[in-house]
Amino acid sequence: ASLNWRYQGNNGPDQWHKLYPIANGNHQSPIDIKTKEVKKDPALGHLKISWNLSTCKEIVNVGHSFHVNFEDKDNRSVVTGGPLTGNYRLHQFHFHWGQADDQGSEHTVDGAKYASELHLVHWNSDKYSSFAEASDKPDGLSVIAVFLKVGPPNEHVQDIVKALGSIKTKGKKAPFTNFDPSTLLPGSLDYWTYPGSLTHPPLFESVTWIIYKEPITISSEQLAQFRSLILTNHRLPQPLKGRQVRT
Ligand SMILES: NS(=O)(=O)/N=C1/NCCO1
Ligand SMILES: [Zn+2]
Repeated sequence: ASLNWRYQGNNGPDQWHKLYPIANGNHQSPIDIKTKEVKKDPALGHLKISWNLSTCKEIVNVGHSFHVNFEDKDNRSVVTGGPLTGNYRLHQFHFHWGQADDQGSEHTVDGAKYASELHLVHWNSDKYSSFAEASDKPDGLSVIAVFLKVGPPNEHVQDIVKALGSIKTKGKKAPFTNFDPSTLLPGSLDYWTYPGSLTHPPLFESVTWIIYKEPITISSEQLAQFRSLILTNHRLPQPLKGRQVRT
């Protein structure tokens, strides 16, 4: 059911627990990453990313955000390694942003907010047969997050911004093909990882978060184009409840 939760006003984040009690759970996301408390784990290897641009399919206005959806009927676009066991298949990516450039990311670093945050959503295709089946399992999902700071226009984000004109209203979709999401990754592949949740309803605690330390850039004008679709769509940091962030 497309239950009516929102980011502002009456059904905003502080009310989500009424329909989704897990909102007050012990593994909620996002979190504030306190870098002094992060634990170095030598067992954590590099992430192995092999995304195939042939799997990029369409861009959709989902009301509270826009998604770039990927064909995920085979293992053409997968991530493995790092904290992950087995293959996780790329399902979609989307962004979060705020109503002004001084906020908008979901995760924060020592209390600092970035202007936006990219989420590349993957599901465990070794154990489950679809995103939907994997979405509420503890080892079901992995989301790769990249921070965006305000700076020069990002030529790859511009390809996405140009497509927003054709999905101005909720439910609208348009073809969006041959986009390579690896153009949105930073130079350094250092990351933080911790066990968490989806950051909006249904808020399932099924996500292995992998957050790159180095941000990429986005311009103020490109952010304004995001806002022309949806004003703001970021949840504030949630209690860590004893979880360990590793690097
Ligand atoms: N912001 S998030 O945690 O990636 N949330 C979702 N929900 C569906 C897919 O990703
Ligand atoms: Zn997200």
